[in-house]
Amino acid sequence: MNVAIYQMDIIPGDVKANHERVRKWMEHTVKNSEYNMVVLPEMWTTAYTLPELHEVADKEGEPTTSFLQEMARTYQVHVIGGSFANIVDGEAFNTACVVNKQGEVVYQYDKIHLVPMLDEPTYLAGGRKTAETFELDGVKMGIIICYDLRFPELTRQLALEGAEVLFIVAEWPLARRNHWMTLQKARAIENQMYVISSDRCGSYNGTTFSGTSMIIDPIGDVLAEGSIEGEETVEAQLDLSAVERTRKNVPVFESRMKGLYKDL
Ligand SMILES: NC(=O)CCC(=O)C(=O)O
Repeated sequence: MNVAIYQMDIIPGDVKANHERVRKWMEHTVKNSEYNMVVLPEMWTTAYTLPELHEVADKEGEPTTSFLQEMARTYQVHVIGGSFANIVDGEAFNTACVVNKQGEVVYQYDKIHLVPMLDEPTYLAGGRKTAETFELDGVKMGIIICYDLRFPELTRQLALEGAEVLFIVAEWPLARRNHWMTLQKARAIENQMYVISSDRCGSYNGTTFSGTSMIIDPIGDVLAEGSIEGEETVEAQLDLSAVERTRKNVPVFESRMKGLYKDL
């Protein structure tokens, strides 16, 4: 499985212009490549233009869902479509969307942990359903959004449901880059799964973001890592047999003491 992450900068509040940036990247980087899967960051259509979201965001998933479907079909890749601001019944959600290479939406998830440090709870509604696994090419995977990374129980739940790959889409501030990198490695190691993250780069409204999109294998080794500054493609090839091998060598899931944990 060959993965390419688009560590992109985002034009604030301009959905059309950001679609065009992604289209250009697909045309230059993904067309005629060996990639099976591409990954975009969090809120990549608007950035955190929170006070304007009701004017600029998608309505009922459009136009971004159709755009992602077009990209998947045209370039014959699975698209982990990051997340985008999405108004449904008057409420704005931070919605992740996964489209397979046939152009079918296989999974959607509204971010459940809204981040107080970026003022999300003032402007967005939290998702009302927990994250679930989805399948691409017969492999179970999960996706979480940025601040969700701080809640290990969410990723553990996905791993217990069989996820072998975790995607994290983010706009993670540079000020907490140490947390970003350490928590991703922890999630990979404790759940013995691949972790693939796409974080935006650049700055908006006084916040500079971390970049540092990562691909980490199930023993916690970093296979690829983006820089802090600047747009780039971060890529790696995944050997999915490493998940089973790792879980056999260090049988964490068999050693769990299910009856001895409190339901916190
Ligand atoms: N976009 C986010 O959820 C940012 C999360 C963050 O800043 C943090 O967890 O720290």
